[in-house]
Amino acid sequence: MKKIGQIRNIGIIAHIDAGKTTVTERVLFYTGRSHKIGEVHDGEAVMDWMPDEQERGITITSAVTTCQWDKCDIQIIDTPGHVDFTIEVERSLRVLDGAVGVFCAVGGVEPQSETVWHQADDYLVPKIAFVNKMDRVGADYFRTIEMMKQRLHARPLVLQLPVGSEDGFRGVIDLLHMRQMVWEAGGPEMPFVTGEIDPDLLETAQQYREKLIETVAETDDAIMEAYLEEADISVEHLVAAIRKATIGLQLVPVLCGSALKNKGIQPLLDAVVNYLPSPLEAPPIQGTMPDTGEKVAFEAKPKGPTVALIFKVSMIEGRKLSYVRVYSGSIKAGAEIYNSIRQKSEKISRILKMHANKRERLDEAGPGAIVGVVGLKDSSTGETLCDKNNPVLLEQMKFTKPVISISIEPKTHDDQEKLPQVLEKLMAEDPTLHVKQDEDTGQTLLSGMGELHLDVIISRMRREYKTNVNVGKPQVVYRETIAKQASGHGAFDREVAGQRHFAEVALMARPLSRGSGVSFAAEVSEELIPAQFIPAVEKGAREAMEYGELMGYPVVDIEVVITGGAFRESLGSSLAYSVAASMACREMFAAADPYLLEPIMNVEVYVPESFMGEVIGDLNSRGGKIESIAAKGDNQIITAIAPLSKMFGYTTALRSASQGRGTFTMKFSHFDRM
Ligand SMILES: Nc1nc2c(ncn2[C@@H]2O[C@H](COP(=O)(O)OP(=O)(O)OP(=O)(O)O)[C@@H](O)[C@H]2O)c(=O)[nH]1
Repeated sequence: MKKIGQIRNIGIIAHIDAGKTTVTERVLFYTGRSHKIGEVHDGEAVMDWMPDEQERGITITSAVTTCQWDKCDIQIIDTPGHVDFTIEVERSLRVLDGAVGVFCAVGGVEPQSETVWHQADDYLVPKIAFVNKMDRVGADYFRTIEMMKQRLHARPLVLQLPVGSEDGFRGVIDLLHMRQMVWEAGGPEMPFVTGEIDPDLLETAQQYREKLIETVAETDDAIMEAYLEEADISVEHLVAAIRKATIGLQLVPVLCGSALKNKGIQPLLDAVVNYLPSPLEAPPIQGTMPDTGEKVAFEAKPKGPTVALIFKVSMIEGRKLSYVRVYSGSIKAGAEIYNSIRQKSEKISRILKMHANKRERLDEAGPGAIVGVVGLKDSSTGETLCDKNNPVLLEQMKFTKPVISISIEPKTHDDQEKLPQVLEKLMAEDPTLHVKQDEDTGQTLLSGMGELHLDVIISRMRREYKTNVNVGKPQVVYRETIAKQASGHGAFDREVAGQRHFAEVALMARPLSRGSGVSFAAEVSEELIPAQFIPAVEKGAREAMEYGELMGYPVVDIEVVITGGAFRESLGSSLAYSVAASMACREMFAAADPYLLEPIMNVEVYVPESFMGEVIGDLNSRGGKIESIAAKGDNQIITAIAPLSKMFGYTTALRSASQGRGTFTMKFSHFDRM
């Protein structure tokens, strides 16, 4: 096993098309793992190995890949840039210790990288930035750095200056060592030459080095002292201080290059090793003891108790592969491991170190390792693995509820037979995919995070599972809520399996403000409903709330209070209280003036000035409200909110309204009355 201090678990976060896949490809090349560079536009990149990803040229799943650089194991967790797949981003952020933000030097900080960057901030992930595509017309390094300050509220630390620009971009000035690195034109195997800084760039380089030291000094007393005394500060000392400030979330080191032209990748790898934390420097993982509820923190200790998290499940060739991050202790092939959520032990049959689509078998994996595990039959995403005699629960992952659904119908009898199993497998991999039978039509409804998300699911059914379905139009998943306070009553008195069950429940509902969800309170005496049955009442009511009376959508923004009921000795049961509560819920809901809520989306459109009028007109006709318009380079950014129901097919509409020049992002904002 690698020493823990020599592991770097990183994610690459970027806007679609910023060049994440190309950067990763080059990283794999220079670290010696792949000897042929697959270009994304040829559809053969090593990381994007699902057929769908190759066809669409986007990265969907977060494959983990290990490579070596400067005695370190760098484990790259690939994170997608598209907002429909935020679940993939969230789960990657849970397990990585540091991130590389890749920006396009022309587009700068685009809205999606902003979203993911802020998500990474929430998880306290230290970051470095790589300004890519310096070879493109319109590339502007300093504008991108300015945008990092404004849009990301980051404190960039400029470590490099570009040498040459656009077509003439040749390399970088390394401000720490005050040297110039120039890559020869040609393939990735072409060497780079380190030498003196061009005389005409020297003065600027000196100014930027001064700024660099000033910025680092503000985070480090010893450097500040040396700086004020105008003493020499060694490069090692600076590197150590930058490392500390980066890990402490004070600074974001910035580098630049052109992945496509094979320039700037080696210094980026050095920066990953030098400035991003090892698992030892990452904050200790927090867990809860299931018995006592006591909070505990675990450090990355090989001999400590075993604590690991399953952050992703993939079905590969029909077999279940669980991606696991080990935080403390170790997991061993052939040994049992305890799942503290399911309260059962499972056997690990194999541990695999992953390289995109190749694997290497390991006997054991210790703190900081991110590996594939074969053999866990029942465990799934978000669950904790630990020692049976030392159980612990790590924080559960939060999955967003779906806002869009489609109906599907198997095409042939054969497809019909396969469908339930296929759906089960897809759901095992993807907790944001929901499947439900429409009681009225008998159709199967798939719901998810957006049109693209469901498109990908359908095409995976076809390709990977050879199952074909007819697909209905996308539908909005609404919510239901109530306008006024109301009460309801339910009684259950029946014989079930030779045993009489009795319960009565009275409930009251009050409307809550938007975004509150469902909350519960019990204001009932022990004589009317004994405390032991309160959980059954809550369960029955919560189940009833999943299907509102209006159109069967989940009920939200409501407080349910248990106000009364009845109990008969020896006849009361959880079953009876659940059913009575569900009946009471229906009566109460019908009396409370229910109405529908629809999902409202945040939309950001990037479009050249000349198409603004048309794009705004189109947004208005979709019920969109324009919130702001701002100029960015040659583009305008239009920010709007609009109901999801009117935004279907917007990709095509925007393309025709902007002659293909516009791009947009859309994410869920809130629910509002229809
Ligand atoms: N000119 C230029 N083009 C680049 C550079 N890096 C990447 N590209 C191109 O930009 C496009 C997008 O690159 P990708 O690597 O697929 O971007 P990505 O961020 O992985 O995109 P997703 O997988 O969709 O998230 C491709 O056509 C690349 O060839 C670069 O340094 N310079």
